[in-house]
Amino acid sequence: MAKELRLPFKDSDKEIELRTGANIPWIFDKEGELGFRDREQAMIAELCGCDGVVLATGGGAVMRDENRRALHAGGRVVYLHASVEQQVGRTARDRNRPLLRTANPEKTLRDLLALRDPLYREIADLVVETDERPPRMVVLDILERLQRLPPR
Ligand SMILES: Nc1ncnc2c1ncn2[C@@H]1O[C@H](COP(=O)(O)OP(=O)(O)OP(=O)(O)O)[C@@H](O)[C@H]1O
Ligand SMILES: O=C(O)C1=C[C@@H](O)[C@@H](O)[C@H](O)C1
Repeated sequence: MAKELRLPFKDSDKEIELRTGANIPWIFDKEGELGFRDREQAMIAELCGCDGVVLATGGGAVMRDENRRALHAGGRVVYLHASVEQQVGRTARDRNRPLLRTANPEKTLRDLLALRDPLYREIADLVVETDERPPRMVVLDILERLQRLPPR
């Protein structure tokens, strides 16, 4: 998306890691999820204040009202939907997701999606299906649909 739009790309997880000099599992270990969420909220507030960037947030950012408000006010919001089945496949070999270190990651993903899906939809200007669609196709779909959105 960012390449197509010739805009800088920021990922809030990566920015938190750069700023703290620690990776996300380490932050969860030392400060707990609450510590990570506070860092995430501060980073999202900062990044939402930037003009002309494509921002990817961590999947849990939407749980805080302050983040939802900052994202909605900061620009267009695109919800990249993926089914639980796809999420299981995409995260299976990812060791960097502390919330998925559970006995049943599929159930965890299902429970998280049930909580989060309505919140993603609450702030999304666009909901885009990503199951069985390569990133390139998802990007073209988003670009086309962004152009057709009425001004806010
Ligand atoms: N449309 C897609 N089709 C197939 N695989 C995909 C697609 N989009 C992303 N993936 C893969 O899914 C995995 C997770 O994607 P990514 O790291 O971008 O997640 P994320 O959106 O940053 O997650 P989070 O929001 O929780 O940080 C990666 O291996 C990525 O290549
Ligand atoms: O879904 C989540 O809650 C998370 C997703 C990742 O992007 C990281 O922000 C962190 O692992 C938490």
